Amino acid sequence: MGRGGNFRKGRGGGRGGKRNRDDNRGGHQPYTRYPEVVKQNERLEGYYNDLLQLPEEEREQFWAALKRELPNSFRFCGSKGHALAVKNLLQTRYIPEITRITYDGAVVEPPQPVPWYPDGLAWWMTTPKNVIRKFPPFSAFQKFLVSETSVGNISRQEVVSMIPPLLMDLRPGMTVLDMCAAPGSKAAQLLEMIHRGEEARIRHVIKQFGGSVDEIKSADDDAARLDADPSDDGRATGMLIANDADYKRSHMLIHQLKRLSSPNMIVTNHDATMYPSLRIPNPEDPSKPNYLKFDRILADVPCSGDGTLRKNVNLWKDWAPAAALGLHLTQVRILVRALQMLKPGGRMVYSTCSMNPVENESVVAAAIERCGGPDKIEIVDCADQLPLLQRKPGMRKWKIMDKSARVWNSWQEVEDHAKSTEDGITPSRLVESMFPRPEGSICADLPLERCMRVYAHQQDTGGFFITVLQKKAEFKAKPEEVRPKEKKQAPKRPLEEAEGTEEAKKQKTENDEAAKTEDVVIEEAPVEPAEEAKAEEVAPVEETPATEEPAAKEEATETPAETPAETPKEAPKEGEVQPERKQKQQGSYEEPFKYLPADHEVIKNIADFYKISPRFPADRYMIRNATGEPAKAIYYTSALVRDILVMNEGRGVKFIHGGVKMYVKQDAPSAEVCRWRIQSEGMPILHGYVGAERVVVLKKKETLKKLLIEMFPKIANGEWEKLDEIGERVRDLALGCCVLRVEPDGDDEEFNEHMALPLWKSFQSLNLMLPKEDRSAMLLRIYNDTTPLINMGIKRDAPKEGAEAKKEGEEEVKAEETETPAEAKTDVTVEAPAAAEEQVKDAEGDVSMKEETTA
Ligand SMILES: C[S@@+](CC[C@H](N)C(=O)[O-])C[C@H]1O[C@@H](n2cnc3c(N)ncnc32)[C@H](O)[C@@H]1O
Repeated sequence: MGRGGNFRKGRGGGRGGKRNRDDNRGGHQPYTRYPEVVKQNERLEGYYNDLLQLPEEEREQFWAALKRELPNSFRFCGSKGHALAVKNLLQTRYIPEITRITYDGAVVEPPQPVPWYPDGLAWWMTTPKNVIRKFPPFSAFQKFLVSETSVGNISRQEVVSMIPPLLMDLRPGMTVLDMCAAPGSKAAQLLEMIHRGEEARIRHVIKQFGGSVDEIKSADDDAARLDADPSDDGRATGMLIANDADYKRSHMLIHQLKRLSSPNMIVTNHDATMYPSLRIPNPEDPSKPNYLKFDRILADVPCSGDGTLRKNVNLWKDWAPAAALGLHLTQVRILVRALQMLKPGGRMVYSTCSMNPVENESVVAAAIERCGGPDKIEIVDCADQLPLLQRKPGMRKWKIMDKSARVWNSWQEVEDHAKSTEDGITPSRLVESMFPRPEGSICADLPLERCMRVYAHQQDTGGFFITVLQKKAEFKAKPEEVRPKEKKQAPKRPLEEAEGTEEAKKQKTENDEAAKTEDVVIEEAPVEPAEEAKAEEVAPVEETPATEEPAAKEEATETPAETPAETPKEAPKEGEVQPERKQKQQGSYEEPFKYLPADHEVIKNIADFYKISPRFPADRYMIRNATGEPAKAIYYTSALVRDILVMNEGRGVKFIHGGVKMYVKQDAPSAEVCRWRIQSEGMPILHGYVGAERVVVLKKKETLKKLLIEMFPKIANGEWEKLDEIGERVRDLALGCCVLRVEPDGDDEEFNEHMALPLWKSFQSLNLMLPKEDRSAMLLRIYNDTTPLINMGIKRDAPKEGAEAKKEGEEEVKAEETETPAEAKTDVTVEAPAAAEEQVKDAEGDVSMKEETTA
């Protein structure tokens, strides 16, 4: 079972607890400084003691856990086989090393698998992060963590945050929406699930049609069977739309998700309460679009975040009841909108990192009520899911603490109080939907105990709330209840505001059409919350600076109560998008997504050069510029992503990311050489379809090592012989980009990963077109080697081949920046141009041989 009591007893106090913080730290003091925050808050403690009614001993454990620092946790990600291979390294290489370390007079406890996470792919450890970072004996482990995180094989994610995706029963082929997705740790889990088994399926199909790839045995047997997602030759057909209302945070999301190189993903930037309906093709009548409904939705909503007290220690001083009260209405609106967009039979998860029922059970009950009650929406019983996850049932009765810390038992009590006052006004911020449903209402007997509450003391985690909902049938959502005072302030509906404009007229016609043709019933417009509530919806707790670069090296930060999106106005009707507003944030201009015709000259030229099989779809190539002509990069998307980007163009939908960069333009040494080289992100998708003429197969571990360490190894003047098994093949290969297909010969169990990497052949040398961090991560992972990379192009070329090296340097890869400014910021810089540049400089005599380090 979990790490709760046992290990801590054994260790006499455990990590991060009071003992660790206050005890004499001997020689290691510099590694363990903690901010002095007084971990007390009378109202917080009073409210939860009263609400949870835990037995005394458990109550003490509850508060003690909330006062301790949280364990570090991480998850192995990517395809399951790959994730298991990286996990294996942790177990065989690093854990034995860690168990030899002593710290603070005790043997360090090594990372342990999270007991309830499938396949042992999530881990946690009690050693504080700053000790791992700075205490020298941990350095190899720290390098492993950093390097695998930077290339996307490890995700530093809080343990409780891993729960929601696991309860979604997500299968390949499904369409999924993550409504409040930034910084993206859960979205990454969802995307991995969409791609489960894909690589094995594709290889199987290619093999059937006589392709030259080796089949692989997938760890994911069910998903790897072709019938798991058969309709596109085994390619994943599902889709994730990851959305966040905050523009800057949505770029964190892009950064996080881009590492998964998925053509099946779109990032949008909308207020989830008004998420637009998206058009999709209607095979029966192409002139009338259908509207997308999702198989799965995650609403991991903004919340007051008191479940994160262990991580966000300032909450101890900042906690106030108004934060949760101020978010209730937004949360209900997000959940109602989610349920509207779900397919009948579809499933969704509502989650928060708050323990407050006003953000949890009351939101679930209020949304179900607005959506027609338990006949339409079922709370799914998950008792048999994740059996090793300890949890408490959701509450059926609860009390609400108002802004002034007065606690109310029922709405009736609030109304009675209002009647007894002179002005008859209810205490600010309280609304009926916050309270348990009264006897006789359709939701009075909702099985709210099926909601799941996870408390810090149960398995040494953060606090979390999760509910799984299933939509049983379409419904017409009831309008939000409006108090008379607010009715007067109800804003004009967005379409009225824009009335008279061409766009508004067009949209109105379209909405009317959509309403006629769709059997989906449309929600009435909710109204704005009271002005006062709006003002106070702003988070009372510190927010992570939105400009901060996210999760590549550090755990992605989930901030509680992030800046609420623009105040919700109205959920859109089917077919409706809010009238396009001027983008508020600077730099938020997005380049359009334009698809290239399959018979475009560039696409034909690429297909011809790489001898791409006609089985690979040529009608999903996209570029990001208004001219519609490929200039720098060509992206690839799945068919559904293409349909959505194309059919919703010009409708004001804020798409901000989609597609995997597949080809990048560069200068080429001769007219016969294709100017579009394959980008490493695109390789896993494309390589199986590339003709044997442009493939080099590598089987030996040592040959790959040479290519990883040496940048620009020479091949001219007989030096190709030094490239062992691939020497002759590269000697005979025509110039330009090709696929290096790594198909291990099976002699070495540590070298069994199949890969496809872009390789560039020029007159003089060869080069793997990989970012430096990828090279270094592979060297560490496969060879446990931290040898600095060596640029072979520098020293040896300089004296005798100056002019030629300069030319080659110019011809070598000039990696393009991505086309959108936002992407350019986070994109991995391909290492070759720098090397090429150095070649040039070296040839001119202004730099000497320089070794790159892997630090
Ligand atoms: C709890 S965080 C989500 C964490 C995320 N699911 C993850 O796993 O990394 C809530 C997110 O909701 C976003 N948000 C706040 N109000 C929103 C709204 N009205 N619509 C959509 N997103 C919103 C915030 O910007 C924040 O990124």
